[in-house]
Amino acid sequence: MIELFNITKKYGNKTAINNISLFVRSGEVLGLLGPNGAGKSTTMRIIAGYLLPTSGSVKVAGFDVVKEPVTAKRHIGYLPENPPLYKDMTVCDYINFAAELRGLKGKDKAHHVNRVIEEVGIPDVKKRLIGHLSRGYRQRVGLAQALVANPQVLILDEPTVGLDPQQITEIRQLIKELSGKRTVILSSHILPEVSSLCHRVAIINKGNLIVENTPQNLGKSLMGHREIIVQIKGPQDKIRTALESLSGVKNITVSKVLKENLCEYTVQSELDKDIRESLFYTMAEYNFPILEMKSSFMSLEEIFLELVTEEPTAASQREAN
Ligand SMILES: Nc1ncnc2c1ncn2[C@@H]1O[C@H](COP(=O)(O)OP(=O)(O)OP(=O)(O)O)[C@@H](O)[C@H]1O
Repeated sequence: MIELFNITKKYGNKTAINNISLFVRSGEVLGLLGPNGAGKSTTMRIIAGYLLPTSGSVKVAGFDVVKEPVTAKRHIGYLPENPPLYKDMTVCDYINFAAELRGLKGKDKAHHVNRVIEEVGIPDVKKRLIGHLSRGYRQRVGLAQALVANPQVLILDEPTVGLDPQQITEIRQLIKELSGKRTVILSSHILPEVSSLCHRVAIINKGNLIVENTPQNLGKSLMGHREIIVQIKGPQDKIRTALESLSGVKNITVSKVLKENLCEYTVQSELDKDIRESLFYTMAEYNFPILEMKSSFMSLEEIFLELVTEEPTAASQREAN
């Protein structure tokens, strides 16, 4: 649904995005994660057709955003980081205006305006001036203008920036509801936001795409092994021997002693070996009850730090000392 082929964007001599290729399938939510200045907004603007790439091409719903901008943009709803809201207009007038800009007229326009007002939850404030609304409601109005022509693709640049915690929760919930029917790409520098909303994550840093995968797979591949945390009742030494007998197990540590004869074990195994079933049957054979078992992944925060934090150079260390 969204296809980026080798996109590079230069501002003068500065390369803001360097040869990025990305694919977002229909119905998928992709999170673009990166620190300030990574190139997130530039990427979003290029996909939305608001900025031309220096090289490379972008397709949305099969249409080239540079060569067929009008058709491509019919499929795109874009919420910029600072949506241009006219504070002296009422919500209703503004959304009607946004609908007209997208070529909607007459009954069709009225239908879409009413639909989107319901969809983003703003019927109660539709007669109010935008300037009198809270930031959370203004963001909903921004979403409404992006959605008024019922696009298949939604591009959201830092959709929760500047909102208070309550508003953040509400807007995230709204994005979840909206994303069910659409393909969404959203940018954020907030890790829990990306992991809670997105199927896949693309981490960019200094204009380069560092990695792209599901949050779970990113964790697995970076850890270099699988990890299971399991609470087992029984004598520690015998449990350890039983765990060691499982094929693929690389390392066992007792991570917590919960009671006498009840410990939590962290069991590392080879990346391609899922030992959960054999662990279960082995413990059942020995009569050691498993009280809890879960897979452990690297948190997105750990992944992010691992990928975007650079090793300090000798020069920067000397400077710090
Ligand atoms: N119009 C411009 N002219 C020159 N340089 C620019 C321009 N817009 C962005 N840049 C530079 O390009 C790089 C990427 O900027 P971009 O706004 O895409 O990053 P970002 O990841 O969205 O950051 P933030 O989270 O701070 O918005 C930055 O170094 C920025 O200073």
